[in-house]
Amino acid sequence: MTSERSSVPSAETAKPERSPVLSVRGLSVRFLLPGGHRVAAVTDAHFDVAPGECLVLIGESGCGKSVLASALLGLLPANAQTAGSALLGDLDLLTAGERTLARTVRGRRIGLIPQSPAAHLTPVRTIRSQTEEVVARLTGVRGRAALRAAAERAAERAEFPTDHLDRHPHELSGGLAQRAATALALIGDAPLLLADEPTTGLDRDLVDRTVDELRRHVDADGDRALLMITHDLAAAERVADRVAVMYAGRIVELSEADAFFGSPGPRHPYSRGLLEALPERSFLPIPGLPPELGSLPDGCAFAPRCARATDICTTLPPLTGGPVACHHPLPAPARTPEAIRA
Ligand SMILES: Nc1ncnc2c1ncn2[C@@H]1O[C@H](COP(=O)(O)OP(=O)(O)OP(=O)(O)O)[C@@H](O)[C@H]1O
Ligand code: NI
Repeated sequence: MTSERSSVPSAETAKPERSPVLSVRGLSVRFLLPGGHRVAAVTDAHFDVAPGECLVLIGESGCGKSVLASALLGLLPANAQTAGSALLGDLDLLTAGERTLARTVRGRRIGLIPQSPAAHLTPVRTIRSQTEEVVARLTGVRGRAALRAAAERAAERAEFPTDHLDRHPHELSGGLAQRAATALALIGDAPLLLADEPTTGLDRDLVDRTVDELRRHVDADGDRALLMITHDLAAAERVADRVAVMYAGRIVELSEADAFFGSPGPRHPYSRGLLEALPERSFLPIPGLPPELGSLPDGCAFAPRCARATDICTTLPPLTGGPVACHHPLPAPARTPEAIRA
C-alpha cells in the first residue's frame, strides 16, 4: 500500500521536528473490582502519533485496546484508575475534567469514528438533522440556510451522497452509515481521529474503502493524525504508517508498518504469531490462550505460549531501547547490499 501513500507528505516528512498530535507516556488503567480484585487492562503504554501519521493498534480480543481508547476520551467507568499522561497538545487527557473533555475534547479535538455507526446515529432522525445539529454545536455556523449548506459540505467531505441526507439511519447500507458517522466525526476538524474497530461487520470492499477514506482525511490535512484500533490485519496493513501490538494490556511491539508487514516482519514472537495465523500466511493459530488481566504473571505475559521463552522471561522485558518488549526478539535479518539499494 506504500504506493498509494507515496504522493503525500506522510510520516517521513512530517515526523522529525513537529511535535506529536498525541503523546502517551506510561499510561496504565486498572479496574478495581469488589473484593479488592484489580484488572490490569492497560499497563505502561508509551507512544506518539505524529501529524500526518496513522498509527494502528492491534491485538487479540480483550487485550485492552478499547480501554486505552476510552482512557483517551475520558470515558472510563467510575471503577477505573489511571496513571501516566496522554498529552493532546498541552492538555493531559488523563487529568482533564469531564467539563473540559465534553466541551473541548470529544468532537472538537478528538473526532471519534465509532465501531458501530448504526448504533452511534440516532435512529429516529434523518442524517441531515443530525449533521446540522453537530455543525451547529461544533462550528460557528448559524441560520437555517447556512446550516443546511454546511451540513451538505460535511456530507460531501465524507463522500456521503447529499441526496441521501433525508434518510434515516436504517435506510442506509452499512457503508453509507459508516460514511455518515465519519462525516459527523470530521465536522469539528479535530487534529486526532480515533477509530475503534471502524470496519466491524463490513465486507472486504467496504473495509478497504473505509480505511482508504480515513487515510485520505489524514493526508488531506497534514496536521491531522489517526489512531485506529482493529482486529483486521489486512485493514491495518492498508492504512498504517506504524503498528503497535498489544498483548495482555502492554504494547509489546511498535514498528514501521512496512517492516512489520513486509521484511523483516514482526520481531516480537507474539506479533509474528498473530501475522502467521492469517489464512494467507501459514494459518497456524498461536497455541494457548491469553492470560486473565486480573492475574498476570510477573514477567513476560506471553512466555507461557512462546516457543522462544527461557528462564529470563520470568522477568519483565523492557520496551525502552528498542521497539520490541522481548528478551528473545526475532532477529532482523542481515541486510544484503541489494536490499539496501532497493
Ligand atoms: N468496567 C470494567 N471493569 C472490569 N474490567 C473491565 C471493564 N471494562 C473492560 N474490562 C476488562 O478490560 C480488558 C480489556 O478490554 P478491552 O475492551 O479494552 O479489550 P479489546 O482489546 O478492546 O478487545 P476487543 O478486541 O474484543 O474489542 C478486558 O479483559 C475486559 O474484561
Ligand atoms: Ni475493543
